[in-house]
Amino acid sequence: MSTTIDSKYGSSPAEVKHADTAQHTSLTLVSRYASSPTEVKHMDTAQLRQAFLMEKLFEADHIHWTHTHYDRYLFGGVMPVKGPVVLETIDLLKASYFLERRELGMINVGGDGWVEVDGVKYELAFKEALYIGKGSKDIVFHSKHAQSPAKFYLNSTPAHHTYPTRKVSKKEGEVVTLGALETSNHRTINKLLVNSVLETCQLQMGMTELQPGSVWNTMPAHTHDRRMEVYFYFEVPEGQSVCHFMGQPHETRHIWMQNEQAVISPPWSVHSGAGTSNYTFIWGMAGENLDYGDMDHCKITDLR
Ligand SMILES: O=C(O)C(=O)C[C@H](O)C(=O)CO
Ligand SMILES: [Zn+2]
Repeated sequence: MSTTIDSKYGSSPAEVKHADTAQHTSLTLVSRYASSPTEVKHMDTAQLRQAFLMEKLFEADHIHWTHTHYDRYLFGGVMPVKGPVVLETIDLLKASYFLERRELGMINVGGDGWVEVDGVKYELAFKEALYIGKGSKDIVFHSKHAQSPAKFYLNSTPAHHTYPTRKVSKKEGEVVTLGALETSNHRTINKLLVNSVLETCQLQMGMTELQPGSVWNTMPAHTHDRRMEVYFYFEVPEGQSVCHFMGQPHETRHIWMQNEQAVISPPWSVHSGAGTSNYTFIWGMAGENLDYGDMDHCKITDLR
């Protein structure tokens, strides 16, 4: 076993103590406390990045997890290279197996791979999603080719009920096209693991693809006090970046993000970005309801 605990800003070493000798999977677990708008107002760039940004999600044969204190959302990444990687429980959960009281969603952002769920094989190609219901015990991640490994971006939330495990490809999702090239926000929203497609307890995940020439996501911006959200940016071309906006609509901050990085959005915060090129991102949410459209929109000219 190799477990690394990051106890930087937002965590206390005692809280993340993790000494489960039964584990075999190499993993990193970081905790991020919930921050209030008042606290965030006083953060400098480094503090803001430390509290909300996750810079590294993929490392060969290793699982990177972040546990946020917003709705106990867990997000991370796994990239099997030398061999399969087993999803083992983490001490933090106080559960005998990972999905004892949780559900799990994932989208593959790498090469072809598959996930074994209690002996059943689910093949996942690039941009395909898988939902795994509460109670599944043995979960193993595989890549088809070590030279182009699968990269499973993972999101997990507490769950009270078991809903069926199901793979969802882009064509099985609900597709919505929004924005226009004239306003630099022409994009395709692929709702994959959402309640119009399948049943979940509280997890919702999907993927938004910006059209060439468009750079703005989620503009007009919104908040949803009933749900938190995590954005994971990918397909950001070499040498390009995405500037992610967060904060209350009248008190915004920005975080510069690189390819394959994730950012936490508190329920009280806008979450929107502008890239120096087009790009794709995965959104994942949890909280009070499963209504994707339950958003409080902000007037563009009211943003500060
Ligand atoms: O580009 C967008 O607009 C989005 O993708 C919005 C996200 O899906 C979202 O924030 C859902 O609450
Ligand atoms: Zn949102």
